[in-house]
Amino acid sequence: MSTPFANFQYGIYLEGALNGKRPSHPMGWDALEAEATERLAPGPRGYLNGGAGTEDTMRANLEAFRRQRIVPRMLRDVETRSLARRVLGTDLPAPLLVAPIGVQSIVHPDGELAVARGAAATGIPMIASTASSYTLEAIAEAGTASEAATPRWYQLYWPRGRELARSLVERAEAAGYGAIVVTLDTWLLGWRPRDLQQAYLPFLESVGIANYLSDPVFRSTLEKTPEEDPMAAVGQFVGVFSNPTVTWDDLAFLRECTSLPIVLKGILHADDAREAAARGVDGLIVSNHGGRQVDGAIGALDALPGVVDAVGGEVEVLFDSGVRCGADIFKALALGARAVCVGRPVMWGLTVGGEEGVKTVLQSLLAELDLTLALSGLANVDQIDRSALTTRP
Ligand SMILES: Cc1cc2nc3c(=O)[nH]c(=O)nc-3n(C[C@H](O)[C@H](O)[C@H](O)COP(=O)(O)O)c2cc1C
Ligand SMILES: O=C(O)C(=O)c1ccccc1
Repeated sequence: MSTPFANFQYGIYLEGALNGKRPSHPMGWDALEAEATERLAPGPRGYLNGGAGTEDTMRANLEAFRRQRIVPRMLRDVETRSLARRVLGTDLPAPLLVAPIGVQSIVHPDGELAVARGAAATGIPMIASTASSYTLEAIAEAGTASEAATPRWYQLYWPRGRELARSLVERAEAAGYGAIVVTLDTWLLGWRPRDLQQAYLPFLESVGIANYLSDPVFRSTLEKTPEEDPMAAVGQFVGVFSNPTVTWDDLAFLRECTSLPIVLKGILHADDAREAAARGVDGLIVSNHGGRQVDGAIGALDALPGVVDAVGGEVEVLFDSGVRCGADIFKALALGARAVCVGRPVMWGLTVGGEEGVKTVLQSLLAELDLTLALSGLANVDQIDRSALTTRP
C-alpha cells in the first residue's frame, strides 16, 4: 500500500508558494509551542507545560532524543512508501496515537471533541482520558461523525470501588473503544510547582469529571445529585479518582471486565515489563507521564531499549514522553516502539487552532515522519531499526 502521505510535502509547499499565502498555523514546532504558550492564561499554561519538581525529568525526556542521531542511508528505492502498521490487532495508517490528556477544555472550549474530530480526519487514534472534559460517549460520537473507521482507545484511571471501575470500562467497550489503557504512574498527582504557584487545579471548576458525573455507579454514591450540589460531587471525585491500593493481582479483575486488549501505561523498569508480560497484558506504554510525576526519573527514551529487550517479543511496547517532531517518532520506532503517542504538541495545536490545529499537528508529524523515513533510505516503518541510529556521547 502506498502511503497517503507520499508527496504530501509538495502539496503543502506548492499551495503556499503558488498563492503567496502563509499558513495561519505556526509550522515550526518551537513556534507552535511559543504561540500556544503565549495564548494560554497562567493557570492552564502551567498545567499543560509544567512538570514535576525541578522539571529535570521533563528536560531529560527531550535531551534523550537529542542524544540519538539518525544516520541516513543512500541509494535505496524509496519511491513507494508506507507508514502503516498493525498495533494491538488494529490496522493504523501510521504508528502514531494521541496520548491521553485530561481536562482538555482548559486550553480550548471544544476540548476532546475537537481532538476527536482532528484525529479522525487523519485516521490517527485518540486515547480518551478518564479525566476528560466531555463524556467518553460524546468523544466517541465526535470521532465517528466524519470518518467512521478511525479507532479510539480508552485510558482508565483505576478508581476506588471495583463497580465504578467496571462501569467505566463497560461504558468504553459499549462506546466502541478498541483498547483499555491503564495508567499506573498517577495514583497521586506529582509535586508540580507551577500549579502550586498558581493555586491551579482544574477539577475545582468541575473540569475533567464528566465521566464520573454521567456514571450511574458514581451518582449512586452521592447524597445529592451533582446538579444540586456540584462541590460535593467534586469532593467525591477527588476521593475516588485513583486507587493507590491496586497491585498486580488486581489485573485479573480488569481482565474479567473486558475482552478488549489491556495496555499498561507508565512502565519504565524491565522487571515491571516482565511482570506485565507474565500477567498476560497485551501492551505496555513506556512513559514517565511527560515528566509530570517523578522528578529525577529516567528519561523515557532511555528506558525504552531495556523494556523492548525484556519483553518486546511477547508484548507490544509503545512509547510516549518527549516526542516533539517527526524525527523523534522515527527514533522511538528505531529503539523498538511499535507505536508512539504524542501529548503536549497536540494540545498546542488544539490551543492555537481547535480541530484544525489538531489536524495540522498530526498531518505535519506524519509528513515529517514520512520524509525522515524516505531521506534515511527506508521505504516502510518495519525497516526502521537500531542500525538507523547512533548515540551521541
Ligand atoms: C495536561 C496533561 C494532562 C494529562 N492527563 C493525562 C491523563 O488524564 N491520563 C494519562 O494517562 N496521562 C495524562 N497525561 C500524560 C500523557 O498521556 C503523556 O504521558 C505525556 O503527555 C507524554 O509526554 P509529552 O507531553 O512530552 O508528549 C497528561 C499530560 C498532560 C501534559
Ligand atoms: O495532569 C496529569 O498529568 C494527569 O494525568 C491528570 C490527572 C487527573 C486529571 C487530569 C489529568
